[in-house]
Amino acid sequence: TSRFHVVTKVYELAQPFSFFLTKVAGIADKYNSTLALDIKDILSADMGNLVASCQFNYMFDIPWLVQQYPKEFRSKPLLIVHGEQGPSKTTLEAEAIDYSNVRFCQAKLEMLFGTHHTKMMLLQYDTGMRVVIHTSNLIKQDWHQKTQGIWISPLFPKMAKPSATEGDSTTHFKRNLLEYLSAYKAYQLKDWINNISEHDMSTARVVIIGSVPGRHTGDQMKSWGHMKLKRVLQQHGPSNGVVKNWPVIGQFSSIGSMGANKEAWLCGEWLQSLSAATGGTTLSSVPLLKLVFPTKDNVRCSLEGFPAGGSIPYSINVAKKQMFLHDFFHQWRSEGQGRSRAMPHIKTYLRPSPDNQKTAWFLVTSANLSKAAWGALEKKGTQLMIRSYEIGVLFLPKFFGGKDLFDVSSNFEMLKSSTDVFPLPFDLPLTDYIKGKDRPWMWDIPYMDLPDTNGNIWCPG
Ligand SMILES: O=C(O)c1cnc2c(C(=O)O)cccc2c1O
Repeated sequence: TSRFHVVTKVYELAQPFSFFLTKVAGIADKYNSTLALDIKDILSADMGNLVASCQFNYMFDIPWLVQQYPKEFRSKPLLIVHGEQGPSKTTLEAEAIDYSNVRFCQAKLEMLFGTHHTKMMLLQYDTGMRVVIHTSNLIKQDWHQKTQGIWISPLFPKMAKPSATEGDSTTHFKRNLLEYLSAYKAYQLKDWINNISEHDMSTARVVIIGSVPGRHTGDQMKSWGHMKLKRVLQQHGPSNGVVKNWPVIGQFSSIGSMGANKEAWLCGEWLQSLSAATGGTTLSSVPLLKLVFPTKDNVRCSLEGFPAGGSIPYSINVAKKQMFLHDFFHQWRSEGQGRSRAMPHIKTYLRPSPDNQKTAWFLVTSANLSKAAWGALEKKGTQLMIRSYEIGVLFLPKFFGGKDLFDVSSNFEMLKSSTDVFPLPFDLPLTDYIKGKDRPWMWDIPYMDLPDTNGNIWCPG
């Protein structure tokens, strides 16, 4: 067992945040070293001697997934938590016909247009368990040439006696994880819920920000979505005096319908939560909002070419109703991490300093820019309506050595040499869209004027 202790140490040494990007095929090796992981690294025996696992996700290729486990783990119990219904559920279950160790749990989706976006691994070893929260579907292409994010927990040891309240961290990680899993009300998750209560998760330093479908009222309203993030930032975030002139950055790979103007939800509701701080926010200063979303040419010139856009499902029918949104957009650029051509499927949100050297917090999550994911207030702000399952982890300086701010950089050389600089997935300052030239990527219109990396054009439909 000394072997994986060493490896665990290496991961934790790489950086205290345990925040990694996925390896990208076709870029220089140096960009795929200690700060990047492949799914095989996560499932490796170096991380622990697997006994059972549970995979929450949106898209699955079961035969491919089983192959990503070391062969000695491929017949261990594997529970798949998905949101498929009817025929697509039957198809998914048929994929596992040859794997008697694979079981399924269908997450209930009672809100129209809701999806099961959550991407999480529960990994039970003989000596404890790990939780992995990430942004990749369980299909080969999501781990090949995209920019994706991964948080890996420390190894959580088993406790002498089970307890749902003991063995928690200052960030209430265990309680929040149990609340999230209980919200499924799924009998197939009972054993995993019991399992988690048997583990000591006091070393977890991130805060869980989850979404579950429903119309949440009372205390529940602040347990999910943007209202959870708001409450956490008000309690444990930066002081308003420090951040009041700092921008909020949102970076995502899909966009929902925002309504008629920015006041409807984006700035009137969502930004109010993301700009929350301790010491109350002065109403007058609506903070600067900057959004990162790939241009058509970012996609065209990417490693995958136009097909990368198959995972960036922004529809022209949604885009044309919200041209106001595109004024906030900036290009995808990640020169420091060698990933300018690895299109983002990662979703991240942060509050960087104007000089781009610091951030007050950082969130990596499955949640795109949509009301379905983050929630929309209803009934004069007395209930939060959420359609989808989402989960993410929030990094707050307070829980990483009691600091006020994180130093940040996307520069690989800088990150390699210093352990407590937060590794950004993209470059700051952001890169504007070129006026009169750049358009946001939209996946359901043709592009036939210029060839992509592979010499192809794009003709959807
Ligand atoms: O990772 C995800 O949760 C996710 C969800 N949805 C889609 C869609 C769609 O919803 O049509 C199209 C293409 C890719 C994705 C995707 O990657």
